[in-house]
Amino acid sequence: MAKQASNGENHSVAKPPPTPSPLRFSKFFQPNMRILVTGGAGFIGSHLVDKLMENEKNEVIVADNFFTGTKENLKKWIGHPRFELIRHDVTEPLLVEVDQIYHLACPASPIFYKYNPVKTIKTNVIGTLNMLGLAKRVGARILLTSTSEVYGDPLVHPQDESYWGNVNPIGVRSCYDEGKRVAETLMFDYHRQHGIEIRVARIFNTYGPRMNIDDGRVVSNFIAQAVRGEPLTVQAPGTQTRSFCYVSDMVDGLIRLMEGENTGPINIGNPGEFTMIELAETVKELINPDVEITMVENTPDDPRQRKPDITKAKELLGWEPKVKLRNGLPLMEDDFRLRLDKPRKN
Ligand SMILES: NC(=O)c1ccc[n+]([C@@H]2O[C@H](COP(=O)([O-])OP(=O)(O)OC[C@H]3O[C@@H](n4cnc5c(N)ncnc54)[C@H](O)[C@@H]3O)[C@@H](O)[C@H]2O)c1
Ligand SMILES: O=c1ccn([C@@H]2O[C@H](COP(=O)(O)OP(=O)(O)O[C@H]3OC[C@@H](O)[C@H](O)[C@H]3O)[C@@H](O)[C@H]2O)c(=O)[nH]1
Repeated sequence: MAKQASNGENHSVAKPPPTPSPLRFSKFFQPNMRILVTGGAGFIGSHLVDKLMENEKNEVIVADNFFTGTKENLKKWIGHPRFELIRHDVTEPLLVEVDQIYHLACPASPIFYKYNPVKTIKTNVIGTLNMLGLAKRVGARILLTSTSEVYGDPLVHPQDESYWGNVNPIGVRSCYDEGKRVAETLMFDYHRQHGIEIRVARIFNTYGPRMNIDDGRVVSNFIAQAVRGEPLTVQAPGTQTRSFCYVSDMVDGLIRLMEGENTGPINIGNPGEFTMIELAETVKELINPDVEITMVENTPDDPRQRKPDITKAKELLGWEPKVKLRNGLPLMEDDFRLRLDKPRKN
C-alpha cells in the first residue's frame, strides 16, 4: 500500500488509499509502470511522454481528443510496443488499468480555452472527476496540472501556494481559472474522502518547441512574428509581467512531484520575471533586430503580474529551473524556423 503524502499542512485523511486493481496481481501482471497521460498530444504532454518513454520500465498510454494537440507531436512513439494512443475526450469515462495518471487534458492558451468556454469548464470539472474516478477504481496516483491562473490577478507578489487568489468568477477567463480551482478542490476532496494519492502542480507560463505556431500565447506569438518578419504585438500596457519556464525544466518538475511524497499544491515555474515589453525587446534582439514592436489592445481580466515563489519546490522536490529565457528562446526559434520553413540567413 502506498505511503500517505502530505502538503506540509495538517490534512487528516479519512480512509487509507484503495488497493490497486486485482488485475495488477493477475498472472498477466508485468512489472512495468503503466502510466496514463491525458492531453499527452499537446505541448507539455508530448515532452512529458518523451521523458517517460526514456525509462524502459514505463508503458505510456496517451488519451487526447486532439483539440489543441496533434499526433505529429507523438509520431516517434506511434507503433512502439510500450506506447498507446487513444482518441478520447476526458469528459467521458475511461476504463484502463494504470498505476499513475498525469492529468493534463485541457486547452491552455487563452484563445483556445475561451473559444468554447462551456467545454473548457466541462473538461476541467467532469474531466477531472472522471480521472479521479479512474484513479479510485484502479488505485492509481494522479497528478493534476493546475495553473498560476488560480491566483487570478494576484494581490500578493510573488505568489506562494498559501495565497488563495483574486479571481473574477464570472469573467471570460473563469471557465479556465475557476475550472482549475474546482479541479484542485476535487483532487483534495477525493484525497480526504477516498484516500486517493494526489499531486497538484501549479504551472506558470511554460514555453518551448512544439507550441502551436498560432497558439496565441505570448512567447509563441513573438517568435512566430519575429521569424516571419512581422511586428511583435505587445498587448497594452506592456508593463504586465510573466515568468517563463522552459519545457524541459517543467517536465523534470512534474516527474519529481509525481515520484515524491508531497501532495502539493506546488508552484512549478521559473521565477525570472519580465514585462511584455522586455520580452518583445529580447525576442527582437535575439531573433530579428529588424522587426517593429507595436502596442495592441488587451483582452479583459489580463493579470498584471505573475512570479512564482518556488521555495516549496526547492525544499520538497529538490527542483529549480536550469534554462534561462535567453537560452531557451533560441531553442524554440530553431523549431519554429523548421516548421515555418524559414531557415536562418547566414
Ligand atoms: N503551457 C503553460 O504555460 C501552462 C501553464 C499552466 C498550466 N498549464 C496546464 O498544463 C496542461 C498542458 O498545457 P499545454 O500548454 O501543453 O496545452 P496544450 O493545449 O498544448 O495541450 C492540451 C492537450 O489536451 C488536449 N485536450 C483538451 N481538451 C481535452 C479533452 N476534453 N479531452 C482530451 N484531451 C483534451 C488537447 O488536445 C491537447 O493535446 C493543461 O492542463 C494546462 O492547463 C499549462
Ligand atoms: O501577442 C501577444 C499575446 C499575449 N500578450 C500578453 O502576454 C501575457 C501572457 O499571455 P499568454 O496568453 O501567453 O498567457 P497568460 O499568462 O495570460 O496565461 C498563461 O498562463 C497560465 C496558464 O495556465 C495558461 O495556460 C497560459 O496561457 C499577457 O499579459 C498578454 O496580454 C502580448 O503582449 N502579446
